[in-house]
Amino acid sequence: MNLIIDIGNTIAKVALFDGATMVNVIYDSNQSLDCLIDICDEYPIDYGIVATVIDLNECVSERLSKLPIPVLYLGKDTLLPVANLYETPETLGYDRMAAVVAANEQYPGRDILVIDAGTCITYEFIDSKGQYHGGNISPGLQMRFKALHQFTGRLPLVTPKGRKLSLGKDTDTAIRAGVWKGIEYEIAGYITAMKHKYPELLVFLTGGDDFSFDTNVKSVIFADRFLVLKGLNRILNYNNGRI
Ligand SMILES: Nc1ncnc2c1ncn2[C@@H]1O[C@H](COP(=O)(O)OP(=O)(O)O)[C@@H](O)[C@H]1O
Ligand SMILES: CC(C)(COP(=O)(O)O)[C@@H](O)C(=O)NCCC(=O)O
Ligand SMILES: [K+]
Repeated sequence: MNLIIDIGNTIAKVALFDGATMVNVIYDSNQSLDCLIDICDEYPIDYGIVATVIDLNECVSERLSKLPIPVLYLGKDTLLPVANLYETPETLGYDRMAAVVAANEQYPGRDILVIDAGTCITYEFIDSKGQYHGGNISPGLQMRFKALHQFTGRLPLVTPKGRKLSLGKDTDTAIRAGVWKGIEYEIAGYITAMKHKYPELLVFLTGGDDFSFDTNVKSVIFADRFLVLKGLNRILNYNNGRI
């Protein structure tokens, strides 16, 4: 079995794969990764892979180093099943690469836009030849609410859940609508612009924040919460024997 560890800015995701099948997923603190303590006693794990977008603290580093299996740390020197055209592979967040690797596995030979809505929202493009071109980084859902509160004198910290209007009628609904509509129009805008250039474009939506919009582009979107974990599993299998 493969142990897959995706350490994000908000939360760590730990998954177990038997071949291509995900048999379990655990959401854990990115500051402690407590679930690693017993995981190798619970599952017959052969190999592991770690992708992180944060610097690991001592506790997490020690837990990872104690794993009794070979562990691949995903980075610029890792062999990938797709071509990486990012100009600074040493600064790339490899959760971004993992997401396109999974989308490309499901639809090889297609042009694909992957939207990953986590701490940040990232927009990634992989073409029909399996070349990752890079993509864009924008603020995530929670970050937008926090920013409006933190960088103003009078705006409260509003939560995503609550009364949703298309035009705000008070401060709370104005902020909530502003954030939700901003993301909705942003996503719709990317899809429209990219479909212009790549008419056969497929769109994947992943990440912790599920968006269910009533947009006319909804029908072309594949929602897959575990795209990054699946991509990491593919990368680990691709590197088997090289760890
Ligand atoms: N169990 C959960 N724990 C934390 N965040 C969650 C959970 N379920 C959904 N979320 C939402 O998912 C977001 C984190 O998404 P994720 O893609 O895991 O982020 P990252 O990879 O940046 O850590 C949070 O901002 C939150 O809104
Ligand atoms: C863009 C990100 C912050 C997204 O992180 P996430 O929202 O998944 O926690 C992360 O992939 C990152 O730190 N990237 C480094 C910069 C780059 O990819 O070029
Ligand atoms: K993200």
